[in-house]
Amino acid sequence: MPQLAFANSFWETYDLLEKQVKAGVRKAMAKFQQLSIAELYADKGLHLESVDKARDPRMRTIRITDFWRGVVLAPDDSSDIFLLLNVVPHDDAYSWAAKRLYTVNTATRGLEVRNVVAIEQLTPSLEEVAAKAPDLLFARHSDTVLRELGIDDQVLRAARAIADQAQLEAFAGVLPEDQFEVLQFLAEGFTAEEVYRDVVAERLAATSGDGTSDSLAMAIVNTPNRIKLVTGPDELAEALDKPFAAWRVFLHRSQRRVAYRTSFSGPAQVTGGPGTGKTVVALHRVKHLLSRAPDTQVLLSTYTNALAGMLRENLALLLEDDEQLARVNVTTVDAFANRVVREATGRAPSPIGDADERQIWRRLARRLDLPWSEQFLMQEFRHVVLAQGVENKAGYLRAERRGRGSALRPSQRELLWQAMTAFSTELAGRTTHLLVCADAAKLLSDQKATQHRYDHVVVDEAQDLHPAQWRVLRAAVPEGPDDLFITGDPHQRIYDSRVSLRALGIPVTGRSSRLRVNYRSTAEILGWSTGVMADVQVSQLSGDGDDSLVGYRSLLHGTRPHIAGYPDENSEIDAAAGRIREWLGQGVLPHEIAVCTRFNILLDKVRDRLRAENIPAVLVKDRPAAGTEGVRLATMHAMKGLEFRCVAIVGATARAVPFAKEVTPVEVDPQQHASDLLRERCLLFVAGTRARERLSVSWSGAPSPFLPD
Ligand SMILES: Nc1ncnc2c1ncn2[C@@H]1O[C@H](COP(=O)(O)OP(=O)(O)OP(=O)(O)O)[C@@H](O)[C@H]1O
Repeated sequence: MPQLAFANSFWETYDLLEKQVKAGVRKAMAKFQQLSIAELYADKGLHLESVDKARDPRMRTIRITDFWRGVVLAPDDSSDIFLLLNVVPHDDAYSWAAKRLYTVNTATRGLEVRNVVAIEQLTPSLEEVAAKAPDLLFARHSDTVLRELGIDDQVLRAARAIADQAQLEAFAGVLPEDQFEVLQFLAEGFTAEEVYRDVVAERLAATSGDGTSDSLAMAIVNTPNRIKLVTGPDELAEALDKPFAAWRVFLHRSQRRVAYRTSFSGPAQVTGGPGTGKTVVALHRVKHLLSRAPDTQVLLSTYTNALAGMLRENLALLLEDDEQLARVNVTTVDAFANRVVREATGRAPSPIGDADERQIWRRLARRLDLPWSEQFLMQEFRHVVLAQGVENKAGYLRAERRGRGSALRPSQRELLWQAMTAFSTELAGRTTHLLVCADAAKLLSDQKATQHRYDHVVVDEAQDLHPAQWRVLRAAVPEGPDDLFITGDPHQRIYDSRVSLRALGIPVTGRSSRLRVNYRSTAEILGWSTGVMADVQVSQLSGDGDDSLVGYRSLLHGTRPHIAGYPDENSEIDAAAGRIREWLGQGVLPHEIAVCTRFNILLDKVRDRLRAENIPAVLVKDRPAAGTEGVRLATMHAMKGLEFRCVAIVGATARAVPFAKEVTPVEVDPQQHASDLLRERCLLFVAGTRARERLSVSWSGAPSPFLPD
């Protein structure tokens, strides 16, 4: 009996196929598990036939329905694995198949595909331009070095004609995958040795053959990051039935390397720009940790309830059974802390929100006639008192005020401490989320809440956690190997938290890795979004210097973001509604579109406008179920962690981003001023990077100074 494998090119479109076509795929695939190779070729219903003028002689098509055909790579050696490459409308199937050539990479031994016709067309015209170009992109690497990295003759000729990164990007989706990745890394300035170590050696480590066999089957087995081999009817049924997303199977090697590393000797950290699959890695790490022992308990934390809900759904898809799922607590840190305190004390804390807290500080400033604003007092409480767990006056008088740019005399500190104690009195039995965290951390450390201790803690969206929240997580797991696994992106810090993991007893040095490939957005959307963050410095979570987006890239291409200013708000909302109509007209579903603003007021106006046009719209903060029809409306803060095919950022004006009220005046505290401005900039970055295919950014009047040129 032959075996069956599926390439990622198939999974990318499988979910979008209509039911009846999917049923056809299932029926056709079942035959590959029931018939011998000779019977397959003879089967009338399957109609397995070769492709006229195919560049790859192994290319075949099969009948899926009257209008759809599957494209299959059939073994022409003695091996027996058939590889399903794509399911395409009848008329397109032959041209799709004819242009593509599958080869085995000489260095990584993985199976790669190229659009051989496109390379032949692109290369000569580039060579003409290259003859006159002053510099060529790969001039400093010899042919020998490039060949050692797996570059073959055809790709070498193309590479020698490439003058800059834009020309290289034109080959995305055209050049063989591993070779293209090698060239991208080299183009970004990585040395040949680094590329060999991070790309070739990593890939080789995942191969199982001894390198002596060149069979198609061996190449398929050696390409686990792009090809899924299905071994039996049950596995086939499950793969085709469960709503499939590529992230469940095809981890990039940089993702797999950390997610499935047997063990880390202590806390480990994964960083990376938006859309690089940090959440995906966190989920796979949970799977790995659960599979190590039958009774392992894992705490998986994220920032908002909405994100916790999404993590739970995705984990259910990834894990093998409900028993595993029951061993994971997916929650936010605040909800976890609340539960710890509730169960240990028998009383449920009900924390006040930021607005109420601010009001208390305002009252105190007036009552005690303090020379500081409510904002300053609240920040001093959060960034010094709560951040360092200061409990008494002596502690406050000697506390370091790192990150606070206003020096305080001892007498001023005395006065401030009075305000801090008055704050507790003003709370009058009420509390704040961070105070609940401080209580929970203490209960956990004092062994008074042992039922809330876990074997492992996995933290997603780590960049926005406050030190008091980190203490809860630190105390929820005993120190040791694989205690904490942390994913986050300092460039997406949109709340006012600053941490040094090292200072919190969570050292990640030597156990940090970075993801660089963005799976979500097109290169055009990334280009615009990273422009927002150009030339700004962002500190790492670990407390060890600055984070960087070097090497961050997307393999996808699409249209450029639509960026436009309007004379007034009404005409801007008109234009946004027009853009949404255009996207809907192109077949995008309402829930695949998001509109995002800095403030709720403008969001409401957009909602009214859409509803007046009979376009359904729902607020993300109302947590609509995944299938609810309606364009999603969210503030920039509420967009954290989400993604949509199309995103319209409306109201990117100079008055809204940055929002002056949220920015400490420079004369009050220059460091806080800079950090507030950075946070506002990050908000725009987060908003832009939620878009997968289309991004539109608009404003009325003066544009935000953070918009890239
Ligand atoms: N190996 C993969 N193969 C296919 N798709 C992937 C892979 N890894 C991630 N993705 C997809 O890329 C998108 C972004 O992934 P994810 O949300 O994990 O990124 P992230 O780094 O956590 O993003 P952000 O920081 O912006 O929230 C998701 O749609 C995810 O399914």
